[in-house]
Amino acid sequence: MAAVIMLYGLAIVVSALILHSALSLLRNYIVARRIGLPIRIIPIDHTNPLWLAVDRKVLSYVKKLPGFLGDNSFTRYNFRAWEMYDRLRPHQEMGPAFIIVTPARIWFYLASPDALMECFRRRTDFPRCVEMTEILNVFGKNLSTVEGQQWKAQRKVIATCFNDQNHKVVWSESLSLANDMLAYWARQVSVTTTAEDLRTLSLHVLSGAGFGKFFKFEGHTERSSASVSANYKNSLQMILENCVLIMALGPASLYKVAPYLPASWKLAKLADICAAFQKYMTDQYEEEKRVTVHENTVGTETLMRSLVRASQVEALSTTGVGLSESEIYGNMFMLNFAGHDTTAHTFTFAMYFLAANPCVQDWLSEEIRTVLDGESKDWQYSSHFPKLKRCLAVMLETLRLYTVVPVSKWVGNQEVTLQVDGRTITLPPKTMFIPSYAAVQTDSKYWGPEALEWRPSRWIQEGGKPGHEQFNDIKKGTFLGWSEGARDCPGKKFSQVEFVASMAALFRDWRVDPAPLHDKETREEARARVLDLIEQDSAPVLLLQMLHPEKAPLVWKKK
Ligand code: HEM
Repeated sequence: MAAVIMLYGLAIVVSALILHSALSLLRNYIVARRIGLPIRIIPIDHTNPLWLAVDRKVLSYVKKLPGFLGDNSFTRYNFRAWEMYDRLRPHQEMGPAFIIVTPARIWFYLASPDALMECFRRRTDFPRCVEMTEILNVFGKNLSTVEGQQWKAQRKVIATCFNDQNHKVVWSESLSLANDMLAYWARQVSVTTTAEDLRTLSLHVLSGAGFGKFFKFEGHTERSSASVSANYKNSLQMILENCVLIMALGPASLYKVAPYLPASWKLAKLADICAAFQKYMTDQYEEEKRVTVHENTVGTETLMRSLVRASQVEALSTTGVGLSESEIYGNMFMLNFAGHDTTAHTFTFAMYFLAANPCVQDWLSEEIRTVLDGESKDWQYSSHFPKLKRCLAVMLETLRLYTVVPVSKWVGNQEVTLQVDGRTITLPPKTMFIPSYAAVQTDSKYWGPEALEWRPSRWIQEGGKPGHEQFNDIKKGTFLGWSEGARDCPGKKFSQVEFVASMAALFRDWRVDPAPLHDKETREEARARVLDLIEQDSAPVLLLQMLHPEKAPLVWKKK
C-alpha cells in the first residue's frame, strides 16, 4: 500500500513538473514570437544541470529513431556545443539571427559580424550573465563573476598584470618546459599522454609566470604522485570538477562538517583540498605583500606580484578602490581556471592537426629555422616572438575550427534594440545572447570555399618571406576565439606567447606523426584516422576538448 501511495506521489510530482515546464515553454514562446525571428523549440534548457549530465548519451539513442523522430530540433539543438556540429547550417536555413525557446529561457543566436561587433561594443546592453559564472565564486568574487562598476574596478587592476615584463617570463618558461617535454616525448616509442603532458606544460607556465612557483617539467609516466606540482595540479582539477558541490555548500560550511565525516568520504577530501588550496593562496599573498612593501625589490614579474601591487596602488588612488583580500583569492583561483585548460586544450587540438598535416609542419619549421637560425638557444621574446607569425597562425586556425571557450552574454533587465543587416530587432529582458562563433568562423563568405579545412596559411599574406610575413586582414566579428570588445580575454597575449614559444621549441628540429595502428596502415590512412578522431571525439567537458586523444598515439622523430 505504501509503495502504491509513493508511486502516486511520484506520478503527481512528475506531472506537475512537466505541466510547469510546458506552461513556461508556452509563455516563453509567446514572448519570443513578438521578436519576429525564426524560432525553434526544444523541451529542456541547455543549462539544466541534470540534463547536462546525460544530454549526449540520451540523444545518441534518440537520433537512431527513424525519420522525423530521430532528426528534429530536440536532436539538433538540445545538447551542449551543438553549434560545433551544425556550424553554419541553422543560419543558412533561418538567416543571420534566430531564436531557440526552452522552458527556462529565450536564446538569441546571431551570425552577422557587424551586428556582433555592435553587441560587443554595447557592453552595458549585453552584459555577462553572471548567474552562469557564479560557480567560479568558490574562493571569492572575481573578474569573471562580477558586472558593472565592480567589473570595471577589477578589470583595471587585472589588465595591468598582463604586461611585457610578464610575457618575457611566459616566453622563457614555455621554451624551457617545451624543450624538456620534447626530450621526454623523444624517449618514448610512441606518446599516448600528449594531452596530459600539454596540461602539465600549461599549468607549469601559469604557476611560474602567474604565481612565481617554478616547477620542472615531469612527463606523465615519470610524475611522482607526491610531487608538489602534481599535488597542486590534482587539487586544482578536483576543485574545478566539484565546483557545483563546493559552491552549493560553501567552503566555510564544508570545513565545519568535514571533521565529523569519515576521511574516505568525498566531502571530507574536498574540504582538505579546499583548505590546502586556500592556504597555498594565503601564503603566496602574504609573501607578495612582504615583497611589494619594499618598492625597489626586483624579481620575476608574475601576475600575482602585479595584482597585489596594482591593487595597493589603486587603493591609494583618488578612486580608492583596490581589491579586497577575498577578491584577490577569487582572482587567483579564476586565473588558474581561465589560464590553464584553455591553452592546454588548444595545444592538444593543434598537435593532432599538425600530426595529420606534415606539410604544415614543414611550413612551420621553415619559419622557425629562418627566425631562430644557428644552434644558440638564446631566443628572445621581444625580437623573435613577433616574427613567428606562422606559429601563431597555427593557434588562430585551431581556435577558428575548435573554439575552446564559447562566449555568451544576455540582455539584463531592460529590453534592447539591435540592427541586424538593416533590420531592427527588439530583444526582451533576460534573453540569452549567443554569438554564433561556429557559424561566422566557418562561413565561406569570409573564409573561402575551403572554410572547414584546417589550413593555417590562410592567416598569412602570400608572397612574404618567412620571418617577414604579415597577417591577412580579417573582417572584425568573423573570429571570436578570445571574444571581442571591452570584456575580451585579458590573457590573450599570455596564451599566444606560450603557444608560439612551445611551437618553436618543438618543431624547429623535430617532427610528429601518428603511430600506425597496425603493419598495414599507410601514413595517409593514419592521418585520416587522426582527423576523424578530432572531428568525432571532441566535446565540451568544462571547455571544448578532445575526449580521448590517447586513442591516437604520436611518434616524435628528429628531422
Ligand atoms: C587559448 C587560450 C585562451 C582562450 C581561447 C581564451 C578565451 C577566452 C574567452 C573567449 C573569454 C571571454 C568569455 C566570455 O565572454 O564569456 C575569456 C575571458 C577571460 N580569460 Fe581567457 N582565454 C585563453 C587564455 C587565457 C589565459 C592564459 C588567461 C590568464 C592567465 C585568461 C584569462 C581570462 C580572464 C581573466 C577572462 C575574464 C575576462 C573578463 O570577464 O573581463 N585566458 N577568455
